[in-house]
Amino acid sequence: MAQAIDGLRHGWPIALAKAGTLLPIETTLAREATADRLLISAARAATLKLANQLEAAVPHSPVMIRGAEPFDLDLATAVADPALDLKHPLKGPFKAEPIAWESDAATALELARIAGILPAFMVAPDAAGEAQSVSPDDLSAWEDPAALHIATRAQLPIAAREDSEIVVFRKPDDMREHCALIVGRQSADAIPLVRLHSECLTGDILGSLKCDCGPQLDAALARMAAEAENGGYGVLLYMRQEGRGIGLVNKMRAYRLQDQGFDTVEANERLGLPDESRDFTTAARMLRLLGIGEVRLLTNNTRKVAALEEEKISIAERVAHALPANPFNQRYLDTKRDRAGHLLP
Ligand SMILES: Nc1nc2c(ncn2[C@@H]2O[C@H](COP(=O)(O)OP(=O)(O)OP(=O)(O)O)[C@@H](O)[C@H]2O)c(=O)[nH]1
Ligand SMILES: [Zn+2]
Repeated sequence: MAQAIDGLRHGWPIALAKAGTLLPIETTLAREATADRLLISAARAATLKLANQLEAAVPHSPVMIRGAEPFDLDLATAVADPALDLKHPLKGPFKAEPIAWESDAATALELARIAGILPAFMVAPDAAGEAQSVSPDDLSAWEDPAALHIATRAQLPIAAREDSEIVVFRKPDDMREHCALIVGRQSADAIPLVRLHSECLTGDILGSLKCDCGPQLDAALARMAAEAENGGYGVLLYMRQEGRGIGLVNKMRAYRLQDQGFDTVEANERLGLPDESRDFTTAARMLRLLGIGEVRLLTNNTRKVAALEEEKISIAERVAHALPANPFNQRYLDTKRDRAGHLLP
């Protein structure tokens, strides 16, 4: 799995038992490759008016398309990348074809998401180079949070609270290192105030006004420090799942689409990516490894509450975590409330 993910970022093909060789259109090094068929997502196919309604109902499910002529890389790229839609109207005609290897196809699209590239492949291209074999079972094994363990921990005085500690987690096959920040002294007598915070480079580090992540992070640490002041403690789980799991490059592609008028959910759909692809079972595993089974969860997102409960973490209380809007994130917050079920004013 690790090699397949890495390979896709490098532009190397993958091979699945029934699907055969699949070449990642965005990154491929085989610039001369051509193929009769492409594998894309239903949402992308719907944008190109190629998916039937049933397929389009699950936006990131796989769809295979065939053109009148074989696809070269220019044409395949125009199909794959919605950024080119305005300046590169597609030639066509293309038609959707049934896929006899649905689970391989879904695995390939999921691998593209994990690698942070566009979910689009040439199917059985004529020239591809050596492919990395991978299977749906490899993906399930890779996703299993049981392999996550504590790699190390250290005292980390932070501005909000000096007696804080950082715990860093690792999984053998995964380069992403999640961490937990324990604010104040952990004790069995208190139910901690816990925040699951997903990485947002633009909001957390650069002070982006397009989302609420930066202010939420600061406010969470301040609230945890106040807990610690009163004998309790807080735990911030910093999850390396940028852009709700689509990665920084694809999140910025989504931002470009948002500038064209699409909301945050529609933008992900146009890219052929799920609007929510985070894995909250990993967060539950981190809490367990810290010896925490009950939490007061700081969130507006009911999916986080449900996901932790599903993993048998008790939620003693959901603590609302809404922060003032600004002109740049108002629409994003409205969309979270109206389309993603967040409990926001
Ligand atoms: N794909 C995508 N991701 C975004 C966008 N804006 C912010 N994000 C990501 O959304 C995630 C927000 O994570 P959280 O604040 O932990 O969670 P939440 O679902 O907003 O729920 P709360 O706990 O109520 O804050 C981060 O990974 C951001 O990078 C966007 O427009 N598109
Ligand atoms: Zn953000």
